Amino acid sequence: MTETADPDLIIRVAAKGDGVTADGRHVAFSAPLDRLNDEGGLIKGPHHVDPPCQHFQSCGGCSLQQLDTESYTQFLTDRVAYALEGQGLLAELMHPPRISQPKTRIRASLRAAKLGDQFKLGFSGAGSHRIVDLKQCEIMVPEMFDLLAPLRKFLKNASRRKHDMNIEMTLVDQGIDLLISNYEPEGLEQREALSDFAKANGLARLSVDGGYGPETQWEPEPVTVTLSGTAVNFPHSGFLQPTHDGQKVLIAAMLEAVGDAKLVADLFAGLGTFTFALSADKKVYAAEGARDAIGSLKLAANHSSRQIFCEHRDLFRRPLSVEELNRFDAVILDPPRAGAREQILQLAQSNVPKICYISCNPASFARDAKQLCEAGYKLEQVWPVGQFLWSTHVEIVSSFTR
Ligand SMILES: C[S@@+](CC[C@H](N)C(=O)[O-])C[C@H]1O[C@@H](n2cnc3c(N)ncnc32)[C@H](O)[C@@H]1O
Repeated sequence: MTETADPDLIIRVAAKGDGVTADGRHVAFSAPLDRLNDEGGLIKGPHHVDPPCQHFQSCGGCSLQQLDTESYTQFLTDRVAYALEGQGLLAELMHPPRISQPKTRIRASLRAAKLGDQFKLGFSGAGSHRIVDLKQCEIMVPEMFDLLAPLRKFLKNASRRKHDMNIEMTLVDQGIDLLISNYEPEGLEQREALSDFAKANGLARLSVDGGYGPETQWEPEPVTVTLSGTAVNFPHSGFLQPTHDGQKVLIAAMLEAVGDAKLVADLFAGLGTFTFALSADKKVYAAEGARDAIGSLKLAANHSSRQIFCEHRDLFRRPLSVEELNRFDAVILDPPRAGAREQILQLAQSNVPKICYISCNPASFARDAKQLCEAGYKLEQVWPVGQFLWSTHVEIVSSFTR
């Protein structure tokens, strides 16, 4: 984007998604090279496109649909580069971001509630607790969106509750896995109605959680997700990468970072997205803090002929020690948003030759990367990945060597 002295010109998009004028004013829903007129109105520039969704600006699901591909790509690059710069770091090679296509998101968390005569089902509103009753969605896979109309009708009749229900939808091997929380069917009739709804809509599984944990109401065959050819049992609320195309990009970058390492640790392994993507000639140690996830990974590993050793381990409280780490040729870690401060302190003192750090938070990633670089690791490559299209979120795959 061209720098200019014009104070009213939007010159960049800040981390939280607002456009910023040359003189530092923040303008929501603007694009680079838009301009403010004398009344403070927005004159659209060449990077401002018509948002494809009717709920744009009211729905909290996407906030950057006004950006064209060039400026959204630049925004994701800047998110990662500025976070690294803030810690005094520069990657040897920063790849251009790979961005998921519309209508490819395979998991979504929605809310539903009865408000007077109305029943609403959708995402939370932008910056509010309001529910946006979704009539259109440009990010979910069509199978998931198509379920919203029958689900709305069903819940409207089934629920007498005033407060919100939370709906988790995930596309698994058998179809859609649906979990309705804050909802408890009353009596046999309502339970039968749930099963009838699940059957009529071809659901893979339907579960409810009235406050005591998920209770499966319908699951004609065990629900699985296939990760690099291995079917893994999918626990309620299990973690999955949000798009198949994004997952492929993350895996390709991870494989490049790990290279020919023979003994590999996969930390924060979840259900094994990266474990099962590693070639069968490698020995893999997978550690994960969620008991049901590591249980599924272990079962699937046992059924395969792979050399995979699994451990249920809290890596914040009990990170792998330097001695444990030094056995590995490469370490993959993919922690939650908070990052992996405790594990990084141990890695920084280790002599593991290759580290592949996958992150969903540029700030905690840059903080942890600084620790590694100060201890002598070199930040070789960074691959930004935009799996949450039109949002401010960006994922990062990175490779460090020593
Ligand atoms: C971003 S997910 C990555 C999962 C997996 N690598 C994947 O791509 O599907 C982060 C994982 O860290 C796990 N986790 C969170 N806190 C943890 C902790 N203290 N110790 C170990 N694992 C933890 C979560 O359960 C989750 O599976």
